[in-house]
Amino acid sequence: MSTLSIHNVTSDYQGQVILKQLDLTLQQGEIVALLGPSGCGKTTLLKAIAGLQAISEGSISINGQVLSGDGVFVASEQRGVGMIFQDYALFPHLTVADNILFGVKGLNKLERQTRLEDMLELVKLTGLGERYPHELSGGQQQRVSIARALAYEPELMLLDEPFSNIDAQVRHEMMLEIRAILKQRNVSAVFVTHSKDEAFVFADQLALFEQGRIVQHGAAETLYSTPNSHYVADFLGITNYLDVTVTAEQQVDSPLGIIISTTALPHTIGSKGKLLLRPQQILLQANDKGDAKIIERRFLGSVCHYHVLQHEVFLEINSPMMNFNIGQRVQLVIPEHQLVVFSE
Ligand SMILES: Nc1ncnc2c1ncn2[C@@H]1O[C@H](COP(=O)(O)OP(=O)(O)OP(=O)(O)O)[C@@H](O)[C@H]1O
Repeated sequence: MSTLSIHNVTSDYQGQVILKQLDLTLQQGEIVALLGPSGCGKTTLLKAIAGLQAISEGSISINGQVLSGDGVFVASEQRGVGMIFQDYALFPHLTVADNILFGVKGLNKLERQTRLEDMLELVKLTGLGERYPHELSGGQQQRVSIARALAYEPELMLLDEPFSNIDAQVRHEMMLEIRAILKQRNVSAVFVTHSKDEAFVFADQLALFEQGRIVQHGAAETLYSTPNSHYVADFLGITNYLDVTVTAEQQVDSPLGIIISTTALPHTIGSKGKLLLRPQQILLQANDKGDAKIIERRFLGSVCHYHVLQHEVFLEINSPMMNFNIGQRVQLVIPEHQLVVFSE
């Protein structure tokens, strides 16, 4: 049974429709990132799941039990969801221990102590239970907020941009740590972010939003390599588009010559479209008589990012080969892969 099921959910603020007929399911232990630009409705959906925002159509269920919709509205505190926000929201006048145990009910003294020690160990803060929030680093405070959210054993964890206030250097490590904690406990999670890089690191699945709708949902690799629109393609990374004509079931003709697809194209022969090429899908070969020329070069550490011009076609290419110089002539090669062509 799926943990979270969102079916045909619509929600509005004073008559302005914000979420439009959303569908989303999340399996036990799975982490989904709600990804999209500012104002597209990510936080509104998170609040609707938490019971902090009403829905006007559809339903939200956890483990088959309807929480919102069909005339039902279960109060936020009875939904079994944990929440972690950007600003940690710790109580400054309570110790770490009291913060963590704040929402835990129905345990005796010994059980509470055991729960606390488990949580402190899980978030690697053993021995710091008597400190106050101001005596901890930002990263440690965020870990207290995670321990607090996990302490009452939620079915589902909701995270709203929890890493935005964390220093870039520790952010990556912290994302992996929290992901490992959720996976270890088999807790499902919904994670709001506007950063594709955070979504790639933290989530199993992406749900990409555009103006209150989920336009594509699936594994990060699937959305990156086979996006269903320009919008999804552009949001997830640098894109090049070539004008092409489909000349066979697995072949297109382009300004760079014939390009072969490893899978059948869903287009009629003779139709025109735009071929999507990611910067690493174009290979550079040194060739004094090549048709293309390097016009810009940026060193990025593990790869070089080149701007290349072939006749009138401008391309952005990432290559592990660092030794091409501005002005140098090169040959472009596009190895066979699953081609994505958007119809015109
Ligand atoms: N309390 C509110 N009253 C009226 N409109 C609101 C309210 N909260 C949000 N909105 C509007 O709803 C839309 C979606 O907001 P939401 O916060 O869900 O977006 P978001 O994708 O999470 O954006 P961000 O990444 O900036 O947090 C926006 O147009 C916003 O102005």
